Amino acid sequence: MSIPTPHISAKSKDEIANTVLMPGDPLRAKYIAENFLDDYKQFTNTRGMLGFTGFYKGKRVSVMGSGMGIPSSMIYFNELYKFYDVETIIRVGSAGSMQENVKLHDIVLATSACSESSINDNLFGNIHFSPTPDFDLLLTAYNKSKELGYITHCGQVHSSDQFYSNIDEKVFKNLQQYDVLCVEMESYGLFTTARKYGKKALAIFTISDSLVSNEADSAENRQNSYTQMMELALEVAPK
Ligand SMILES: O=P(O)(O)O[C@H]1O[C@H](CO)[C@@H](O)[C@H]1O
Ligand SMILES: O=c1cc[nH]c(=O)[nH]1
Repeated sequence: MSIPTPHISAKSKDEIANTVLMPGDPLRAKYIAENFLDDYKQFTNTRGMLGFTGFYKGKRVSVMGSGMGIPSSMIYFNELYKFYDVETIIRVGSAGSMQENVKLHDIVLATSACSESSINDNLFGNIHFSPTPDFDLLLTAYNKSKELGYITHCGQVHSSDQFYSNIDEKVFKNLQQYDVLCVEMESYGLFTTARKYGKKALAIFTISDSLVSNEADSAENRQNSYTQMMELALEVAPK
């Protein structure tokens, strides 16, 4: 395969920075470019999955949507790492809290992801691989988030295959008891893909829903308001 790839229209590797921030929502990517980056240029809009490269405090960084769910997002993770030589992907996502103490708009840093996804079944036989982010990047993000004064939780996240999940009540209670912090839909695929290519990944979340209190943020807020998470990702993005 050569570039441009089937799903990213950048004609040269140079159009994309070494680190790419990736929300599921391409319009959140556009919001980040418009509000945080200087001199940004759009490098792709294939299938409406917008991607931009610009400068944050002089540091070159890209931001691009990943779409929702492991199958969609893994197309972009694979193409960015493998064909565009991207070194680091930082997911900047929304997530649904599964714990009483993880409140709306809190920051969560994933230390690992569990999933019902079968993407790794043929890779590891009967061993249940636990995909994890880059530890140095995680530690840097944790320290930075604390320094910025953000309410920050670190722990395992559930990368669900379904937003409208029919999860069994007992399974949900077990996940809660074993301290899974929140549910989202892509990190299991991101961490796995990063390890495949020997690259770096991190996932930062803003809590947009609570499965405990049944709160849910508006679509407008999910697209345009999770600025603590955006700033944190940009601050720790490697050059
Ligand atoms: O806000 P984003 O990054 O899209 O993340 C979460 O939101 C989407 C569902 O609404 C899924 O992609 C889930 O992982
Ligand atoms: O996957 C997700 C994302 C946000 N909120 C949820 O409840 N689930």
